[in-house]
Amino acid sequence: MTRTGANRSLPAEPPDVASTQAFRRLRTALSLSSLGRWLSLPALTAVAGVLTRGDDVPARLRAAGLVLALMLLPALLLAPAVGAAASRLDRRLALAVGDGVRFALLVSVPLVHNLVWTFVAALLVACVTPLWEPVVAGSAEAGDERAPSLLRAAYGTAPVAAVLFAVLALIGDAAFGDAHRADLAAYATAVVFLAAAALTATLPGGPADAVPSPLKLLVRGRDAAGLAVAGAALAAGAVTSVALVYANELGGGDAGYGSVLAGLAAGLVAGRFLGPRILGPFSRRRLLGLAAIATPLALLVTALVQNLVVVVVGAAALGLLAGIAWAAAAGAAGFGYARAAALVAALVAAAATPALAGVLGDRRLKVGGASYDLTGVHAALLIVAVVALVLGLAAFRRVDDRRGIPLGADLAAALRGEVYAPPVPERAPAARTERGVFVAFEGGDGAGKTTQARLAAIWLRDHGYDVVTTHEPGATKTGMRLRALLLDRETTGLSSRAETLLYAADRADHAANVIRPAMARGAIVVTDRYVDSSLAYQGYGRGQSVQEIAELNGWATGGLVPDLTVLLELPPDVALARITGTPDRMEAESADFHERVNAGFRALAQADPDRYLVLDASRPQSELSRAIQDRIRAILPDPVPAGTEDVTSTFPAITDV
Ligand SMILES: Nc1ncnc2c1ncn2[C@@H]1O[C@H](COP(=O)(O)OP(=O)(O)OP(=O)(O)O)[C@@H](O)[C@H]1O
Ligand SMILES: Cc1cn([C@H]2C[C@H](O)[C@@H](COP(=O)(O)O)O2)c(=O)[nH]c1=O
Repeated sequence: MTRTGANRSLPAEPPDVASTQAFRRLRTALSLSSLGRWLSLPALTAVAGVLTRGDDVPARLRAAGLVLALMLLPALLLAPAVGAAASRLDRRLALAVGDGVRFALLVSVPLVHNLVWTFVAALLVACVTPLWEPVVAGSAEAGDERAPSLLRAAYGTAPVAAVLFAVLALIGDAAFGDAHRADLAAYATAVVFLAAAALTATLPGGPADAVPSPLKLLVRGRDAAGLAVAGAALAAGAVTSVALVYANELGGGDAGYGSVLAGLAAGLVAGRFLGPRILGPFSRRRLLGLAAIATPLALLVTALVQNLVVVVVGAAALGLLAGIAWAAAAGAAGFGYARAAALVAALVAAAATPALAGVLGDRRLKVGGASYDLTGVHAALLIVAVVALVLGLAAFRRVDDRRGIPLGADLAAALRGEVYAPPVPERAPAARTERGVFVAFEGGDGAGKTTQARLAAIWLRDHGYDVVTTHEPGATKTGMRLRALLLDRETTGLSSRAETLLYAADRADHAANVIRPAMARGAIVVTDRYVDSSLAYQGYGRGQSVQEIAELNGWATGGLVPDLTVLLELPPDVALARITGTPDRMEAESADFHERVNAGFRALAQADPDRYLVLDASRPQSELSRAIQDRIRAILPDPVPAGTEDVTSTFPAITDV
């Protein structure tokens, strides 16, 4: 993922008092500038609405849609050019001048009172937005700890702006009459930009940063998460583009338009910042797919029920779901990528929905005895909802990483704060002909398996046993090649089924060439991972059928099941923090994935308690070794009581039986 210079420069400052104060000033300046940015959309749309108030509905729709499209366009197409031009300037100067120019533009719009100038001003106002991009998107991409605070400043102001606009529209209508009812909102927006410029001028200087091209991010990122967020953004963009005319048709006036935007923006912000937290451990990708399907359904309600209150509530629900989709997509595929996909879709919606509404026109439908007025706006929203629904359904199939796991049970478990683990299939071990003992160590990455497997082997060898230590994947020549393939991060796009088969192929080779021969001669085999890793990672983690993976591996190993499986349990964040070096392909999986893997191991252990020794892997290594030794001792063919060992300091070797 592209990281801009700002990602590194701004957040990396030491958290001393001076930089904390500078950061607060920057955040306040960003809040003001964002407030102006969000306020300028309804303000300029409302001016365009006033200037086209004598025209027919299609012309009014086109004007409102064009303002929205012009305000989205620069962020998508002109961002790198604006960034490059600004990089020759000082950052403080570029931002302060930018907001100063926006002040002048917003003052000029009511004074000039001309539709074409309103469009030009909308485009120029939006051209300044990319200057703030490295501060907001850059911090989010870099995972900077201050990013949530900056994101809240940038997007949390959207509902405030919409409510403020609704109030200004009410006052403007009462005080200035029909021809100038939108002027007050434009002047108020200008004042906000002036305040932002004044505050920005006090920020520390420094070189302005490059702005990554959203289109490049989109092409490079290519992930089904983009499709999901695009469907949701299409629905949100469609409502926004027709909201002014729609609210006026429903008798709400400009204040009604402000209320629809306030509902939408409040929902978006709530969904973006709170949504994923509500369902805690629920898979983010599954959540993304669900939100992508539910958002167009909210649009359907908004389009069908012709009542302003329902439209405001519908817009809020739509915003909430779209916000959840955005947050989940940003988590899955990166902030810049999700934002670029949303921008493209919103731009398409802004251009297409008003045009479609104009072409379709109003008609009266007769269903039985009842009649229903289907305006062009309703028909266009319905068509967009259907298109977005198709995108959502297609995206769900691709992003869902819990396929085969029932949705209801998965949701119910998430509401209880748990990860749903499907029931473990019965596995009857095949009759064994080998004489040795087979011990497996299992657990998440970094839990301490290798360490404990090694200590157990040393202890057993110290006592005279023939011990073979081994591991998966990669214990054989072929296995080493498979391991390289499986864990290399360059291995992209590997399907889950292929992954399962490759691990099973490694295991078949491992069982046939290492484990079984060693056991045939009576050795104790200690393996670092075995079948349960596939059940946990590919089954519970990837969401494939645990039953089918158990059957596949039963076939691959000839039904060879360990005599004892030691499960080392540790929360993934703690376990992964123990690992040094670059994470491999599996370690680099999401936190959700590792949570599901851990839940899977737990479910496997609960289903077969006699075979498992489950240990809290946060305990000291020596304590864990002792507990493991006690349990291994009990399954050795000729066990002796621990007390005997303590007295004699010796341990009998296994002899041929
Ligand atoms: N009980 C423990 N407490 C603290 N640190 C531990 C403990 N056991 C192992 N470690 C440390 O954690 C790191 C990971 O341990 P280890 O390699 O044994 O884990 P692992 O489960 O085999 O990891 P992987 O799945 O990546 O192979 C090592 O640096 C090790 O020294
Ligand atoms: C056997 C097996 C392993 N995995 C995963 C688990 C780990 O992330 C890696 C192996 O790395 P390690 O450092 O050797 O522990 O592969 C899996 O997904 N499925 C399996 O069957």
